[in-house]
Amino acid sequence: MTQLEIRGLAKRFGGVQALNGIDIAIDGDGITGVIGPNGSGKTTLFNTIMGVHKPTAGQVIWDGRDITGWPAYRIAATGLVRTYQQAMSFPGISVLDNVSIGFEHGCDRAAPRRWTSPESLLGFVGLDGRGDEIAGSLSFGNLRRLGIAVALAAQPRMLLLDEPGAGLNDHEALALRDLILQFPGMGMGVCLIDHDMALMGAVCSRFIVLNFGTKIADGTPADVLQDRKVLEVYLGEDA
Ligand SMILES: Nc1ncnc2c1ncn2[C@@H]1O[C@H](COP(=O)(O)OP(=O)(O)OP(=O)(O)O)[C@@H](O)[C@H]1O
Repeated sequence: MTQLEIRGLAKRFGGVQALNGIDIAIDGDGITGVIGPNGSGKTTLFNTIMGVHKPTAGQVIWDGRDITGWPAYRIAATGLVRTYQQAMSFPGISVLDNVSIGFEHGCDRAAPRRWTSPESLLGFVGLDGRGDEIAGSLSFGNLRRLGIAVALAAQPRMLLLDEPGAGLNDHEALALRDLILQFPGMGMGVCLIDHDMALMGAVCSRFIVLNFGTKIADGTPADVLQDRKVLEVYLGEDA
């Protein structure tokens, strides 16, 4: 069932048309990948859905409600939550406190709790025993895990992941893959952006391709990766 619907979404920054009338319907139980070359509008799509940018035109419908332009904290409280390319934790406080803040204050109160405590959530993302460490002292890979834990603390029903695999080593990328694959079974739809096509191919059942702010393909990974327009964008016109 469609849970998140984007209708004619457009965003212009001065002379740059970053999104050009995008229509997307996303079910609440799958993993959808958004791909496209640098600057094609992927992050702007997430930012405009989540109220970081006001759209120039169009609507964002979540669970049947028009949430266009709502602030991110208000959207998160309804169960639609995102992560950022840069880990957005509070670096000066402990790992546990970072997660506890979301656990106590940022969550969808109507949603069933998947974790009984912040500690059990840290264990789930692979940060067992690291709760007392200062967030800013974590390695890059563990900071990424913390970013996901903070998002999960809000008990999302849909998670938007912005380049969760960027900068991870092979071992960390595999752990991330295994983590993401668990989300649909926990009642969480996932929409993710990443340039790591091994990760995307392993987790996504659907690819949406953007180019210059326009959706140029939408379908199964196998179909999309054979699409002529997609091949042209990635490999050039001779493809
Ligand atoms: N805050 C902003 N102000 C002005 N222009 C912006 C802003 N954010 C994005 N843009 C422009 O909008 C276009 C789309 O950028 P966006 O970051 O959404 O692309 P992307 O597909 O996420 O790229 P990447 O894969 O490199 O992260 C680019 O031309 C970018 O320069």
